[in-house]
Amino acid sequence: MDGELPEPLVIAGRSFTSRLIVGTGKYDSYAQNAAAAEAAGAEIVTVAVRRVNLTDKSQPMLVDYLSPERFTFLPNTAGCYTGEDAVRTLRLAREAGGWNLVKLEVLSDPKTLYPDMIETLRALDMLIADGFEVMVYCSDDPVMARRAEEAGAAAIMPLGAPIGSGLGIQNPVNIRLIIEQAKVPVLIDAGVGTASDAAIAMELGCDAVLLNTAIAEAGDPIRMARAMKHAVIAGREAYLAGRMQKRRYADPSSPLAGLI
Ligand SMILES: CC(=O)[C@@H](O)[C@H](O)COP(=O)(O)O
Repeated sequence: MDGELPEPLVIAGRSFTSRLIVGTGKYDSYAQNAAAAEAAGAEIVTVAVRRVNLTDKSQPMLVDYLSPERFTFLPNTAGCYTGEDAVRTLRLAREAGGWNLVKLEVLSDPKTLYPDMIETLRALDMLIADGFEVMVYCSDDPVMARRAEEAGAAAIMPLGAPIGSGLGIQNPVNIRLIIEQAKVPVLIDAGVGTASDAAIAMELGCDAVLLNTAIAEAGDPIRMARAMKHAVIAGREAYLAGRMQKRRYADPSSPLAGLI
């Protein structure tokens, strides 16, 4: 069972085997990006439609390296700071590629790239009314996550830490609260720095992990992509297996009962 999990990840009625979504930014080349996405075993790749070349055939194009037949493209609104901007960007993406399943992120400021949840929820309403299926990048606030779900989000994606920070999961207590209440998939999106962060997200009960920088900026991106794939699988398996109870004191590994 290499790279395969027993039960699929279902988002907006679509089934996926892999629980790791990877990005398409910050790589040295599209070729390296494609090799990393393969090594990660990813089936979904996020695409910053404002930054990635999807239409200019005179320049290298993402689709020449990452085939839309092999990967589900998840257009995102990276770089958008207002609801209107985000909605416009995703409408253009839908016109260009027919993509209806999208990632909404509306940012508050360039220093933190923290989600502006008021603008996010406003944009979400507009997108749902327009027939989009929306995966929502959100703060790790259970109230905001619930609002996004109530508004019709197809998945809730709280940040583990600021985008590109690699700080790991900063607020596991809130992430667990978000998971407990959610009826749609919960994905950690942003802030993963290394494989153990991805495993922790999955052990908390997240349905999947979305990351970019940890692979793209690793010394060896392909090897890190492989590590992330295994970490997500290991974390999911550990979550499903059920963690042992922690004890304050030692408990011998070889039981003493029946000893002569
Ligand atoms: C790729 C993408 O959608 C990013 O906006 C995402 O939030 C990833 O963040 P990291 O680069 O911190 O993994």
